[in-house]
Amino acid sequence: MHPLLEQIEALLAAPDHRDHPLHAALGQLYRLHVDEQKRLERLLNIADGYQQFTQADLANLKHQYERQLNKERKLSRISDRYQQLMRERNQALKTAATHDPLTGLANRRLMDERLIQAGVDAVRGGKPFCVAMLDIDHFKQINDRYGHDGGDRILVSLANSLRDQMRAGDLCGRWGGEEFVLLMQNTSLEQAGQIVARLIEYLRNLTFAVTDIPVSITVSIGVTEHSMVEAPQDTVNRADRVLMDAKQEGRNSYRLAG
Ligand SMILES: Nc1nc2c(ncn2[C@@H]2O[C@H](COP(=O)(O)OP(=O)(O)OP(=O)(O)O)[C@@H](O)[C@H]2O)c(=O)[nH]1
Repeated sequence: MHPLLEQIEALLAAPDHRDHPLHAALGQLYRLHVDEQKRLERLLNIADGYQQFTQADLANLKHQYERQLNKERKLSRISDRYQQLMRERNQALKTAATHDPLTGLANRRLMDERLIQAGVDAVRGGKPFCVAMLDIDHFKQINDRYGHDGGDRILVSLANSLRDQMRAGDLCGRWGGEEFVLLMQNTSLEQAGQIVARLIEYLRNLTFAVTDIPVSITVSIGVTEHSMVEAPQDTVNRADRVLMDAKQEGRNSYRLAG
């Protein structure tokens, strides 16, 4: 106890001062002080308890917040991976819709689109383009001799050779079966003739590895130039007709249609 309070208590208890005019007032003041002191202590106790409670609450909230944050980070990582997967799926679907699965070349659908576009560009820019239809000679015999898988291997190797041999800007697609289409933009019939002549010569000297057997093939090609007044499909049909001529006239050669 504070010394002053001890002194006041002693004064209030002393019989000598009981009749003093300030005795009653001092007594009241003393009790008032003691009450206030107790009230203050109670309040301090409550405040301490509240502070402890708040700290515990805060720690709990922080823990919950971190858990939530971790969950969201995890979700965001999953969502990134999912989006990446969807992008890859979309790309794969797009490629599957426009490319031949065996050779990876443009398929007929994409070639049709490119031919239509080439027709529009030719009319707009006044630049000619040529179409060549290429067909492997006696491919049925190759399949019969080396099996369907062997035939497939030759189709893939031929597609790679065509890709390598064509100029940048030319487009090569698989039209179906053992038939390929070449789109040569800004190219006259004369230039196209030179290109396919070189190609036939190149393929004639090439051997394809089917298992461990080197196999040679020959091809026949029909080439024609697009005319401004026709639809690209008519150009393709004409190239196909002269391809048939090349086949009938002995194969392993090309024919031009003006
Ligand atoms: N391995 C394989 N063979 C195919 C594929 N598509 C078509 N063929 C085969 O290609 C052959 C084409 O035969 P034909 O149309 O008679 O023509 P060809 O034997 O090449 O004879 P010409 O064209 O007259 O020189 C058939 O035996 C088809 O089965 C393919 O994706 N893979």
